[in-house]
Amino acid sequence: MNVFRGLRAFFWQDKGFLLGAVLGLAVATALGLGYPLLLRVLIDDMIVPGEYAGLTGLALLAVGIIVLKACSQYVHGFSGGRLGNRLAYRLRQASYKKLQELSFPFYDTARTGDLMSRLTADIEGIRNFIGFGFAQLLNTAFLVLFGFIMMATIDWRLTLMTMAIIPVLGYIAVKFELGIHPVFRSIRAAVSRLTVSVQENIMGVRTVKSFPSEEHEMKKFRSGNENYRDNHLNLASVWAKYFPAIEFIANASVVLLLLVGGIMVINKSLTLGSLVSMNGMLGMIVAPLWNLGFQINNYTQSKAAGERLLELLNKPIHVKNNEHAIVLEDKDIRGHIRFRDVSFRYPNHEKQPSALLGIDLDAPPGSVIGLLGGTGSGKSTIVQLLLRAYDVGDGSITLDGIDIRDLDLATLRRQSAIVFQESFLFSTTIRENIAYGKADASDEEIVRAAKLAQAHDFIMELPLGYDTIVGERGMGLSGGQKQRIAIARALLLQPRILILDDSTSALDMETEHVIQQALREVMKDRTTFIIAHRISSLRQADEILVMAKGRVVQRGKHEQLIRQPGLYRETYQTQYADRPEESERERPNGQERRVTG
Ligand SMILES: Nc1ncnc2c1ncn2[C@@H]1O[C@H](COP(=O)(O)OP(=O)(O)OP(=O)(O)O)[C@@H](O)[C@H]1O
Repeated sequence: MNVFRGLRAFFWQDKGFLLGAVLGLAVATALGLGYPLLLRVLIDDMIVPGEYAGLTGLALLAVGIIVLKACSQYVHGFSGGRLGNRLAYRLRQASYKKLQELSFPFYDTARTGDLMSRLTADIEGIRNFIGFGFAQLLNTAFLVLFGFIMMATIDWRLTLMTMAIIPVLGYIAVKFELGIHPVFRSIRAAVSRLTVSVQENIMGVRTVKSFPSEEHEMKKFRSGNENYRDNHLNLASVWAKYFPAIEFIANASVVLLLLVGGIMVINKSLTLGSLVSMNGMLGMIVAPLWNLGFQINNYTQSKAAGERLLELLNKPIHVKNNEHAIVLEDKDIRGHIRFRDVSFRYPNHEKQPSALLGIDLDAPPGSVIGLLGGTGSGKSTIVQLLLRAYDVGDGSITLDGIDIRDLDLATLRRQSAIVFQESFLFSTTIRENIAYGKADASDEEIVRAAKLAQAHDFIMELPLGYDTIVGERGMGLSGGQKQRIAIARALLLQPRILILDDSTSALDMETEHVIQQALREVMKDRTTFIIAHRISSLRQADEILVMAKGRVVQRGKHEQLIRQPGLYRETYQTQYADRPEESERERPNGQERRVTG
């Protein structure tokens, strides 16, 4: 029950509905037990003595019971429905909110399909049990209790004899619960693995088809599917043993009642009406006991679902505001970034070498910092730390002199806009995609940002212009077009700090150059970080950091760096190998020239 205690915050505020669901069912059950009593009166007091005077009254009483029972059932259904659905709504909201709060270390290892199944199937399992299953389980207990009391008032010895079977049924039910719980856990895990396979297959369909790996994917899916099937077969064999056992025992108690009760009626120590009435009551008690397995099944499923959901809801948030986080007005932020002796190792990757080691960097407002280096050298990590996707290991990062760990996260991130190499577009219009970080942006602002990002012209060529819906993950647009929309999205924010993480890689040099010219105007007095593999993207930077294995191995301006032996010059020479005249012109204090592709 710990799981349900953990979920209490989500349903306890609706305890009125919980009470309604439980009481409604309890009253309906108690009234249902009234029928056999009426039957007893009918047989013993009317049919046997031939006294039919009270028959109309009895019939009216039966109608009254039926009406009341129907009303109670309505209260149960209404309250259970309200309770379950309101609980499910709250759980969905809380889980989604948690997904917004969880930081990058969580998403580094999270699997989309698994999260999807927690937010859908698991919540459904909990809704079913807390809305209805719980009341039904309690109802079974009520039935046994009320039925026992009523039967005992008729003949307690016969009652004890027949009801002695109940503990045996309870024992089997508990054994069943213990056996079935791990099976359900495995089934849930298998469902989640299958969902992950399907989801990854759809997301990566281009890779799958172009390699062509359909057979391999089928093999992977088959093993997950087999695992799912085997778990269900396992479940079926637990069920198969349970049903005959429970049916045998339940029927044995009826046989015992008829045998002993029959003898008692013949001996006149029990009236016929009492035996019929007790038989009716026993039938009513035994019927839900057969279902006890289903109810326990419902309970275990929802317990397993609750465990998985609570696991998500209780996940630690690695990066969050500290208690006295400093909130700054946008206008008070200048955008002066400093890294002091920053080292960092990715969480959960303790065995890997540090991603960054002893990084120092000073980026005054308005400066452009370039980052160049081989793949995996730590460039993206620098900007991830700057946005506090992760907290630094050693050293510190400051914004306008304030350690970013002391800054309010929203203050920091609102003033920093990043464009990634892989641009993510939402399934909505281009207009909304550009205005993603600033929902109240005017059309003029959106168009201006798109023009600066060199996106306006191609957008106007689309059939619906800015109202064109870009499909899931922006399919239908080229990589360069998507990048330009992502750049426009960042520029619209007019951030103090702009980060371009290899975000012009899909553009031709001409377009890239035009965008950079535009950026220089927009980013005056703002701070820009440009990560690039192309020297042409960095030559205007105020300082270029050349990275290797998490360290800065060279730093300076383009003109200084091409004169020094080292990685930068090697990269430069490689990239301009087919244009010796370009590199020649660079060397002697010559005017810089843009290289167009
Ligand atoms: N989320 C992560 N979890 C664990 N390790 C990571 C993660 N992201 C990057 N790394 C590791 O950190 C190191 C630096 O990676 P980073 O992404 O900063 O390199 P990069 O210079 O930006 O590379 P690229 O040019 O290929 O984008 C690499 O060894 C990489 O494997």
